[in-house]
Amino acid sequence: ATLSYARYGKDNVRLYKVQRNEDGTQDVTEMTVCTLLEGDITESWTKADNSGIVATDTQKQTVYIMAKLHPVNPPELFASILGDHFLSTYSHIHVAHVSVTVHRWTRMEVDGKPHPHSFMRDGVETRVVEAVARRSKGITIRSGIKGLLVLKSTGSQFWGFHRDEFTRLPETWDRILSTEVEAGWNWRSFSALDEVKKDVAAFNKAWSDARKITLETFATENSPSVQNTMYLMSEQILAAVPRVESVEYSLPNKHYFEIDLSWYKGLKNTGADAEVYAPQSDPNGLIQCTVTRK
Ligand SMILES: O=c1[nH]c(=O)c2nn[nH]c2[nH]1
Repeated sequence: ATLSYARYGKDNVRLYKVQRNEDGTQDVTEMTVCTLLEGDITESWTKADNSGIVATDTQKQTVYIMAKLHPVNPPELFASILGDHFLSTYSHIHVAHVSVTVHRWTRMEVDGKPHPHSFMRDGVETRVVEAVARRSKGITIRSGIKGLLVLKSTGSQFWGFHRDEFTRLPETWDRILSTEVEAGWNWRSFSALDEVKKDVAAFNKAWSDARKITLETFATENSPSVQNTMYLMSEQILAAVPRVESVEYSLPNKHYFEIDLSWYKGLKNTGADAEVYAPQSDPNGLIQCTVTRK
């Protein structure tokens, strides 16, 4: 038998880091990290030879040490530092996959002023990064947003789609649109950690641009379909971030069904009279795309 795929590491390594600033304010970062290594370690699978294994616990300890010794923000930099560390420390490791999920701690406002050290979890939305460091091949980075729940009560249409004997869905020029945004953008690969450090300012700008573009396009577009709206978002992100080579979206269409209440004294609650709807947990539409530069 042949080992055709082999990588191992520690998943769900959670860490929190506080930054105590000169002006008395404090900043916090909470993230979940996964490291997965590849290299000349197939004999730990095939021959029970553990001599080449950098234990997953060692990988976990390394994450904590690197978080103490280096910046954890932007997450793209921290993930690249970790990936670079594993390759430069272990000559028999040739690929390091590092994913980082940053959880939201948004600074509280108290009496109209940002509070120096109090934060709130305003949503399950996360900022995500996947970095892959390959020996003498540089570092590829994919950044993204996950779990950003949005809804609009109108300004969404869906008509003109193919109809045949299997089609029941009525056309609509006014519907609820709700989705949970999963967006990603792939950076042109970095030759080494130094190049990531040089471009470090681009990462936070890209994330805030992508988030703003997503929210504002979702809100302002009178969407003819999920497909078209996500394409418009992607085009704008490519225009805003020169170093990004492609943008990906995966958007579930979380349906809200009208409820016919006419059985109750002829109560009108469908079409233009619809006010009470049944949110559907499943099934959901799922619309995905990757958009690259011309
Ligand atoms: O925006 C939409 N795209 C679709 O492909 C689809 N199919 N059913 N409803 C839909 N809404």
